[in-house]
Amino acid sequence: MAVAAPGQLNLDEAPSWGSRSVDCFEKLEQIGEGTYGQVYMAKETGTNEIVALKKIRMDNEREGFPITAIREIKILKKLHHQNVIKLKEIVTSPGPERDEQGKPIDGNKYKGSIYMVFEYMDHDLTGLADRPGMRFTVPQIKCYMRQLLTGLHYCHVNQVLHRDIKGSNLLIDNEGNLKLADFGLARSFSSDHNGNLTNRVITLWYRPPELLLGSTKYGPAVDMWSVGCIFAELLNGKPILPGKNEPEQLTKIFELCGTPDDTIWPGVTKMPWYNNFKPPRPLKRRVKDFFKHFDRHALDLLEKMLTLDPSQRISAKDALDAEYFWTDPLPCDPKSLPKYEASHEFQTKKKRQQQRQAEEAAKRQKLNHPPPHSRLPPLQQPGQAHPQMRPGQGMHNVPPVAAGPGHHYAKPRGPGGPNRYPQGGNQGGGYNPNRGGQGGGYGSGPYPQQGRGPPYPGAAGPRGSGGSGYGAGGPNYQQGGPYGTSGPGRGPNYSQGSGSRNQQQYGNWQ
Ligand SMILES: Nc1ncnc2c1ncn2[C@@H]1O[C@H](COP(=O)(O)OP(=O)(O)OP(=O)(O)O)[C@@H](O)[C@H]1O
Repeated sequence: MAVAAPGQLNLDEAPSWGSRSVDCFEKLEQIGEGTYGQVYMAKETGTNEIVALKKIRMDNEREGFPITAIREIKILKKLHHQNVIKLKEIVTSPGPERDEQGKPIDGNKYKGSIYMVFEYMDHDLTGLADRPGMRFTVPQIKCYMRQLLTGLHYCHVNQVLHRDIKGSNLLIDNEGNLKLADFGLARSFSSDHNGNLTNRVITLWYRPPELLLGSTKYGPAVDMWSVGCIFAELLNGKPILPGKNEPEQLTKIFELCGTPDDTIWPGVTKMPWYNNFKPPRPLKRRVKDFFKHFDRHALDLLEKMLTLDPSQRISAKDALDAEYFWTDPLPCDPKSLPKYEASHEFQTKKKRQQQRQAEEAAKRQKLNHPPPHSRLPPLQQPGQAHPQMRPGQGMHNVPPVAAGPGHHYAKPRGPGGPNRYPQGGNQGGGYNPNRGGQGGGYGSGPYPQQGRGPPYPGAAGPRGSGGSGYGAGGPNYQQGGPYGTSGPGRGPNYSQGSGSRNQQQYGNWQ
């Protein structure tokens, strides 16, 4: 199928979109559960190609076809870049929606479902980072960051704001390619920034100060703040600004980046919510103190990304030219990266939950059926005095048990949470459920040439040579089995017939 020039509508593709049935695909397993529907790994039965199918949730009849899906389809149809997820087609399922038991769901009687078909990606960044013992190397972090910035630069030049940059929306395949996904909150912008935009976008931990202070006129700098948070998270091993709510998010930002005034951020005191959130006393910027273990070039780039004033924040293009990407160890060639068993946030969360449940069940079992004593205690004889017990001393001389959870898991982050975050460092849910926003036309533009060529080292690559990842662990290469040994992957190993385990588990498409 012909591919249109960047930014142009692919008219060759248009007539077939939406004309095929979802029955052309065999459902393999669920890999994601988003605000707007489930995501499944599936196989196209004719070609055996593995794809990802995102079901568009149509629960709310009154609102009709969801605006987020319209926006995502509209924008993705026009973006064609190696670091942006490819939307291949839209497919439909006829007839009423049915539940897991096959009964039609009330209120959806006459509706079929609509699915977006994407190229399949083996991991999302959050799922990958949460693999037990996972440690990214410096060349690997540089490689991911470089691809993230390249994809985002392409979006920004084509006047698209992503507005939900976070780990679970950065997809990675086993060739080491990183692609931006989930354009449900994306929208086009014009460089004159005249219209008012909603400020209730971007997941809270990655939301920039201008949105938290009520700005409705903003641009690509909002995505660059999120990129700064991801960058620091990759180097730090845990999220850097895990606020529980909007005021706490701003407080955390000010504790790290200092309190803004009109000198460092002209006009900040006039922002809609500045007075509501003004901290009681001025705080100094402490990015360098907080992250003094980062290397000098990483810290320099991070400072520029986490600049409070959006007009002074570094752009994606300038970030790609930063010394960080041009000094040793250089970003590695994506292809030189190790292949990991598939890891999506949805699955890593589920596995952790199952493990936790199994541990709790084992604990309960132990309490209900304590192991038999090898020696029975002597029976109290009538008339025998009770042994003396000092205050605080139990019958079995067990030391007092500290209050708190009996297991060792870290507190979940938002809806479930990664266990790579040390206890205490994690502040509970920060997920912003207020996804919404506005529609809007799409402005296209040419994809710019990079000034410098790819800074890859030689073919030998720095795999294993660029120093181990940050944090306590050693190099990550040995962790996780090689691709294909125990996890799902592309290829013909999904060619079971219609009675496969996954089919039985998930039933047919609805
Ligand atoms: N093309 C794909 N290949 C593999 N996995 C995918 C793909 N697209 C999405 N996923 C998985 O599904 C998850 C949810 O997808 P997506 O973010 O697009 O849905 P959403 O409903 O918008 O979710 P959210 O509410 O979390 O933003 C992703 O984090 C990822 O793990």
